[in-house]
Amino acid sequence: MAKKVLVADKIARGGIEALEAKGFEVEERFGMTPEELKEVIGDYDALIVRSATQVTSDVLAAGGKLKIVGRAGVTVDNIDIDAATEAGIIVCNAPTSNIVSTAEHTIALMLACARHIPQASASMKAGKWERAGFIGDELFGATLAIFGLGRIGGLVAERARAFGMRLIGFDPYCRPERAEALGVELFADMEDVLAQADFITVHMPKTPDTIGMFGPDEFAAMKDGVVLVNTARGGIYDVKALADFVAAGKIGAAAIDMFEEEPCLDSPLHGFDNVILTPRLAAATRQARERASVQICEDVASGLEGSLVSTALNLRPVSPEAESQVGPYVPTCQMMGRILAQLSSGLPSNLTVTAAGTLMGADLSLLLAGALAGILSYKSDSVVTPSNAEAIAHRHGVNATARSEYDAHEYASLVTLQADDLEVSAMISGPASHTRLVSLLGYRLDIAPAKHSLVFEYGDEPGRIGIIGTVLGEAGINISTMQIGTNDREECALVYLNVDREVSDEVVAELRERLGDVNNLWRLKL
Ligand SMILES: NC(=O)c1ccc[n+]([C@@H]2O[C@H](COP(=O)([O-])OP(=O)(O)OC[C@H]3O[C@@H](n4cnc5c(N)ncnc54)[C@H](O)[C@@H]3O)[C@@H](O)[C@H]2O)c1
Ligand SMILES: O=C(O)[C@H](O)COP(=O)(O)O
Repeated sequence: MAKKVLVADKIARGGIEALEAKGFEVEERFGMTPEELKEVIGDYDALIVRSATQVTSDVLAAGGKLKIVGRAGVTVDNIDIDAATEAGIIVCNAPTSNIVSTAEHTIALMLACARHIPQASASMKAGKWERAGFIGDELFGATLAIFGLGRIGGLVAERARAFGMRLIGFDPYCRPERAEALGVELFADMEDVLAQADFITVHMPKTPDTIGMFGPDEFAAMKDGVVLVNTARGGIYDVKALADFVAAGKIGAAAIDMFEEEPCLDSPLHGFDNVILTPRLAAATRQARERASVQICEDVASGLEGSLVSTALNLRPVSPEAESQVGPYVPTCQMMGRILAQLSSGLPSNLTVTAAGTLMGADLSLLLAGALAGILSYKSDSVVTPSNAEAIAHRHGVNATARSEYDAHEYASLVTLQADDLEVSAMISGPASHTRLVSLLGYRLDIAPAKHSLVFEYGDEPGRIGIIGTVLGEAGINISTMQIGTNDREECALVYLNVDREVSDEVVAELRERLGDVNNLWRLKL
C-alpha cells in the first residue's frame, strides 16, 4: 500500500508532484486545529506543515505510524521537537529555501525606511503632492550593523556592500575569517556596535540570549535617527520600548516582519507612520515557496524510504562528506537489519557493523543507527527510526558497535552485520545504488533482495528446486529471482528466492512437508 503524506498548510505544487511521482499518496487538508489534526494523523506516514499548523505532543502521540514531520520553511516553533524525538519521529526543515528572499526583504525594508516609500505612496494616494516632507537618506556611506552573521546575515552583508555601506557586526559565534570574507568589522562588545550604526538589522535565532536583547538601554545607546529592521524573530526587540523610543524621535524608523504572536493585528507600533510592518512576508516569494516545497518533499521522501534526512533537526548533524560516503548504505543497513531480525527469534545481545573498502575510516554511526533501526523495527513495539534506534537498543540491552577494515574482498566497499552468530553482507552496485546481498549465514550469494522472499537451508540433494517450483507454481506464486548460495562445506545449500507476493502459512507448511528434512525455512518481508 502506498505511504500517505498529509500536507496541512499550503505549499507549492513542485514538491507535491515529486512525492506523487515517487508513488506516495498525498492529501492536502488545510486549517486544522490540533484537535482535528489529532483525529486524522493516525492515517498518515508523514506530515508536512508551514508555520500555521501546531504540531503538539498530543498530535505526535496520535500519529501511530508517523515517521517524519517536514516544515516547508525555516522556523519550527510550531513543532514539539522533544516530543517528536521521544516518539522516534524525525523533524526536518528546509533551512536554505528562503534565505535569499529574506535577505532581499531586509534590504527592501531598509530602503523603504530610508526613502519613506510607504508614507510617500500613501500621501499621493490621498490626493497630495508632497515632496519636501519625504527627503530621504542614501545607504551609500552609511554604517550598517548586522547582528547574527549566519546564512541570512551573510547574504545581507553581501548585498549591503554593493550599496557602498560600511559594515559592522556582532555575533559571538562567528569566526573572524568569515566576518573578514564578508567585509564586516566584528565587535565583541554590543555597545560599540550600537553607538556607530545608522542602520541595524538582526538575523539571529530566538534563544534565551536574544529574546529582549534590544530594550530601553540598548535603544538609548543608539545614534539619534537610527533605522531598525527585524526580519528574524518576534521578541528580539522589546516592542513596547521600541514604540516609546520611536515616539520620542530617538529612533528614525523601524521595519518589522516577525512578531511574538501571529497573526499580529494590533501592537504599540501600529500607529506610527515611520514604522513599516509586514505580515511575515520576508520569505514570501514564489521562488522561496517552490524551493521550500521541493526541498521538504525530497527530505520527507528520503525519511519514508529509510534514507538519510540531511536536514533532520532531531538527528545528530551529518557532514556532507559523511553523507556522501556512507549515506547510500544507510537503507542497506536497515534492510540487512530487517533480514537478520526475521532470521532470529529474539533480539541479539551483540550487533557489529563492519564497513570495508572505500568505507574504511568513515563515520559509521549512521550505519549502526540504520542497522539497529532495521532490527528493532521487527523486534520492538516502539516506533523505531535511525534517530532513536541507539537509545531503544540501549534500553533493550543490545550492545552495538561499528568498525571498519581495509579488505572488502573483490568489492569496492562492503558492509557486514553480525548479530550474535547470524551474519549478512551487502554491497551497492550501479548508478541507482541497488543493494546486492553477497553473503548470508556464511553462504556466498549475489542477489538483489525483493519485498517478499523465501530462504531455505537444507541438505544439498538433487530435485529440491523442482519441488519448490512446483509448490509455488500450484499456489500461483511467481518466482522473480533465485540464487543458490554456496559455502566451502558443500553438504548444505542455501536458496534465496524472491517471489511476487507474500507466501501464506499453508504454502509454507506444504513446502516443509514436500521438501522433507529442511534445516531452515524463513519467510522474509522487507
Ligand atoms: N522573516 C522570515 O520569514 C524568516 C525567514 C527565514 C528565517 N528567518 C529567521 O532569520 C534568522 C536567521 O536565520 P539564518 O538562516 O541566517 O540562521 P543561521 O543559524 O544561519 O544564523 C544565525 C546567526 O546568529 C548568530 N547568533 C546566535 N546567537 C547570537 C547572539 N546572542 N548574538 C548575536 N548573534 C547570535 C549565530 O552565531 C549565527 O551566525 C532566524 O531567526 C530565522 O528564524 C526569518
Ligand atoms: O520561518 C519561515 O520559514 C518563514 O517565516 C516562512 O514562514 P511561512 O512558511 O509560515 O510563510
